[in-house]
Amino acid sequence: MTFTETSLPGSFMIQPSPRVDHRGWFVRTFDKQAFTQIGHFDDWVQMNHSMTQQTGALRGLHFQYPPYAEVKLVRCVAGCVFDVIVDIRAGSPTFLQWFGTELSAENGLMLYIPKGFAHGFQTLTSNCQLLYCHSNYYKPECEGALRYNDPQLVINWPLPVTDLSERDANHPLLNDQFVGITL
Ligand SMILES: Cc1cn([C@H]2C[C@H](O)[C@@H](COP(=O)(O)OP(=O)(O)O[C@H]3O[C@@H](C)C(=O)[C@@H](O)[C@H]3O)O2)c(=O)[nH]c1=O
Repeated sequence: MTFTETSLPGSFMIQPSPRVDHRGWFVRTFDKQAFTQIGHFDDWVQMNHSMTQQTGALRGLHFQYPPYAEVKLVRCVAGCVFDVIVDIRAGSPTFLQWFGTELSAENGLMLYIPKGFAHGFQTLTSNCQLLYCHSNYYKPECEGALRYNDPQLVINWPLPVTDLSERDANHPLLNDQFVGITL
């Protein structure tokens, strides 16, 4: 697998290397030893899988506050999504900058999202499925979120938004009080 750091230090695009034969392919999507080269030493404690029906639907931008801040490894296993992360690490030189990339079942790319990032995605096809590994447990009391269309972020979502949860539509906008997460 090949690790490429994004414009937001600590986050990586990961291109697994499928072994192809007459039957199809086999691919390793996580290797504890290989991941140490990007500074990953946590264990995964949860795996989640979501399906999103409509093209243009959006989920995010979500994170958890310490002590439940978490690393996520995201992979699209059906369809294609525009996946976005936002750096919310207090004092980071790239604080509140975002990075986006297409993840699809076809390109097989994965995104490694360290602690201190918000994450969301917009579907570019119908019936998209995402698989996540998480380094921490789901703690609703520790959930935080940014508004997908926050004017301070100016995220270039590729499509008009066709579906959004009520919760995601109503996250508070950023203000001077938000100084990010101290890990
Ligand atoms: C995230 C999560 C949700 N749930 C429940 C809460 C709710 O009833 C239902 C759907 O939750 P949500 O609306 O938060 O699902 P969703 O909007 O898909 O949340 C996900 O969004 C993307 C962008 C992420 O980065 C993920 O980590 C996760 O936050 O599932 C869990 O039981 N465990 C979990 O880990």
